Amino acid sequence: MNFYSSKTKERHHEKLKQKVSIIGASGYSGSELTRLLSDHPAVEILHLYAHGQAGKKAAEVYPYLETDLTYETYEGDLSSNIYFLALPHGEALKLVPDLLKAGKKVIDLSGDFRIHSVSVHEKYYKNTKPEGSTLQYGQPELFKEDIKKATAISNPGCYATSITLALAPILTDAHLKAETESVTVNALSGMSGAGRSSKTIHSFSEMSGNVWAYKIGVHQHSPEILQNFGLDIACPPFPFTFVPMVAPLVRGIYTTTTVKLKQKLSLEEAHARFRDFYKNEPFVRIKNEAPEIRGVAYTNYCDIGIQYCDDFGNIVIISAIDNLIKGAAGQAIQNMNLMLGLSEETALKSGFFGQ
Ligand SMILES: NC(=O)C1=CN([C@@H]2O[C@H](COP(=O)(O)OP(=O)(O)OC[C@H]3O[C@@H](n4cnc5c(N)ncnc54)[C@H](OP(=O)(O)O)[C@@H]3O)[C@@H](O)[C@H]2O)C=CC1
Ligand SMILES: CC(=O)N[C@@H](CCC(=O)OP(=O)(O)O)C(=O)O
Repeated sequence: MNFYSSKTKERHHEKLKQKVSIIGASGYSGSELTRLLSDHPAVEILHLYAHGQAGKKAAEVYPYLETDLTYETYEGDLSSNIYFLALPHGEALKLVPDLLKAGKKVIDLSGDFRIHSVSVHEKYYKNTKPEGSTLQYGQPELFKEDIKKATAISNPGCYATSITLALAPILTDAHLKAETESVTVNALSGMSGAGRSSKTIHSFSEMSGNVWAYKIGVHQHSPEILQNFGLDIACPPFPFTFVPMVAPLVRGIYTTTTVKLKQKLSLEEAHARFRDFYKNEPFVRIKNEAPEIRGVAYTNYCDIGIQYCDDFGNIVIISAIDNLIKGAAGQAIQNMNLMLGLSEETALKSGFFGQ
């Protein structure tokens, strides 16, 4: 027998929902968090915080958002259970300690809490931070059990996600890691990777028909990627060369990772290894063909294709993600789902644009 009217049930469910706020909600990652969390069955968004755009309605800035909320200035409110931070580097460091002291769950999308070594962080991010300021790193495919137990997460960088997932089936294997002679990565990023406030990168005349490489050898995701495999950028056991490039796409990261091993691995062996490694991962798809940006845009998937193995021990792995979803907001929600004991797929497998 049904003891509850559907209205009472609805109110009961509303009460059980996690109260969530987004700080930095008016940026590209923040707007994707808003869009995806608006459809999340276990979440109610209480506040959207912005900086320059405070005072505007979210749906005026991003007309596709289905929310009546107005962007506010964050002044220390603690009424939510969960805080997502999608702020420029350095800003989360100022807010996270107080949120944690108040017992809040935190998911930070910036680089502030990713790197364990303070000196490495300061070298690559060009800002200072106190010793010990790292949070559980939120790459679900590598650290799922730790994420489930965590109260605060440092969400991975976008390139770092794509490259870490391309390398994991090789570098988490002690034997293959010891056999690795070099890793060389070329990666194209869509322009939204630079954030909404970037001026040059969003100028049509600068970007149209153009591609450029930048931060070669000094990109902040290099130490993050090596750290994911227990390697220190100050003394890597093999050369790691990373060439990021920006391309005239709005969204997407497209990465080719070449691993040179001392031994030869056949294409069949490589495919079997990758398929086995990711067999229980809902958001990594191993493809027979080279992946494409349009296959992952607006989704939380990382598509991976192992395209070439030669007699010299080279393996070419191609991976593609949407930088704003698997590279930012989607992965952050995947982490929240794990922290809350929900299915990690909740709100991430439907409702996407263009699908
Ligand atoms: N874009 C991407 O693909 C990815 C980004 N990230 C990281 O996520 C974070 C957010 O990036 P993204 O969304 O691209 O950035 P955006 O530049 O698009 O947005 C930045 C947000 O922070 C707010 N903001 C800007 N300056 C300040 C300030 N001084 N104090 C408080 N709030 C401020 C902005 O508010 P307003 O607009 O109202 O001024 C906006 O809401 C960054 O740390 C980035 O590195 C991580 C992975 C991928
Ligand atoms: C195109 C572009 O400029 N991309 C940004 C990556 C942004 C990101 O995801 O990484 P962080 O969170 O570490 O900033 C860059 O290369 O710095």
